[in-house]
Amino acid sequence: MKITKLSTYRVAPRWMFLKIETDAGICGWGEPVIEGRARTVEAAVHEFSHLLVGQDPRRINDLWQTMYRGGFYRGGAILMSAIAGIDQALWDIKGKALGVPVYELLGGLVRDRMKMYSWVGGDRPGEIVAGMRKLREIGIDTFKMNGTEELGLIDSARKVDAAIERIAEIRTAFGYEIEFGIDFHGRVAAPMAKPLLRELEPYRPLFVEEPVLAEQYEVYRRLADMTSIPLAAGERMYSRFEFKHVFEQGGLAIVQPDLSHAGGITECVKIAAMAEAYDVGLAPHCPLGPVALASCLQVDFVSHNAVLQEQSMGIHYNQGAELLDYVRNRDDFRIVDGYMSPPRLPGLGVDVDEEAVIAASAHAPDWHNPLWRHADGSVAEW
Ligand SMILES: O=C(O)C(=O)C[C@@H](O)[C@H](O)CO
Ligand SMILES: [Mg+2]
Repeated sequence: MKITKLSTYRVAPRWMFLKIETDAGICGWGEPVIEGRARTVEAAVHEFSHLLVGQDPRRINDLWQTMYRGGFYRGGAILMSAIAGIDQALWDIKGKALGVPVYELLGGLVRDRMKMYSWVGGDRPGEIVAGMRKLREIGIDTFKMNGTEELGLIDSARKVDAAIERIAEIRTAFGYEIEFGIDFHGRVAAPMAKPLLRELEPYRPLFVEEPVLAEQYEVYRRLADMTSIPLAAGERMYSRFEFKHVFEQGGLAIVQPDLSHAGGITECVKIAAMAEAYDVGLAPHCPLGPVALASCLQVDFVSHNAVLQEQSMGIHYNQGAELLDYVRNRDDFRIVDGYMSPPRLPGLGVDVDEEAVIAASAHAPDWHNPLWRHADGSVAEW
C-alpha cells in the first residue's frame, strides 16, 4: 500500500481536516490544527508530504520518526500539530485496512466506557450555574470553566474574591452532586496562583488547569506543595521531551496532552504510559472536532490512567459549526450517563461526511482568539 495524496480542509468553527489517500482506495482522516494558526499548520502538513507520498502508510512508527527527526529542527506547536494530524490519519488507514478500531492495535480495551466532561460559561466565566443545570438534564455531571477574566501579574483581592464567589455559587447550587475543573487558562501568573488556590481549597474542585503558563512549568511543584487541589496541564506541551520535565520534578496530578497538538496517537500513548509510571492521570485536552476527539478516545481506551475526557459539544468556541456537523455516525458519539462508549468502526471510528467538509471548506473562517489588554493597555493573557 502507498500514500498517494494529502488534502487539507479548513472549516468552521476553527478546525482543519486532513485526508490521506492510498493506492488501495483506503483513506484516513486526521485533524491537524493549532487554534488560530490553521493556515500555518496547513503549510507544515504539506511541507511533510514529500516524506509521505509513495511511502507505506502502515509504517507509522518510521514515518513518525522521519517527520520528527528528519528535518533537524523539531517540536513546538506547529510541527507537532502537523505530525499529530498526519499520525491520526495513518492510524485511521491502518485500522481500516485491518478492519479493527485503532485501540485493538494498541492492546485492546482497558475500560468499557470513558468519563466525559463539558465546558460551561464562556471566555469570561458567566452563567455557570445555569449552564450546568442545562447540561445535567442530558446526564452530564462533570464540567470545566474558566477561573478568571484578565488578571494582572499582581492583582486585587477583589478579583480573587470575584473568582471564588463564582465557585462558591456552584457548591451552593449543587453541593457535591457534580464535579468541576477550573481552567486558569494561563491567565494567572505565579504570584496570583497561590492566593487563588488557597481560597479555592474549601470548594474542592476536581482540578485546576494550567495554574500557570506551561513555560513556567517549574512552578507546578511549588504550587502542588501548598495545595491539595490536583493540578493539571498539558495542552501547550507538545512531546514526551517536554512532558518528561514535569514528570521528573512532580507537581501535576493530571496531564492533558492534546491529540491534535502533541504528535498524535503514537506520541500521546507514550506520554500516557510515562504518566502512569508517576501515578499521574491522563485527561486529553480536546476543544476541537470529531477526529481529534476520536483520537483521544482511542488513547483513553488503552490507557489505565485515563481519568477524564474533554469534548467540545456546546463549547463557546464552536460558532458556525458543532462537534458532529461533519460526522455521519453521530450516534457513536452519544454521551450516556456522562460516559462515551468505545469507538465502534474500524480505524479512528469517525465516518467523515466528506461532502459536508468540502462544502464548509469553501468558506472557512480565519478564527483567531481575541486579543485582551489590561486596564493599563498592556497585553493580557487570554
Ligand atoms: O479546552 C481548554 O482547556 C482550553 O484551554 C481551550 C483552549 O485550548 C482554546 O482551544 C485555545 O484556542
Ligand atoms: Mg485549558
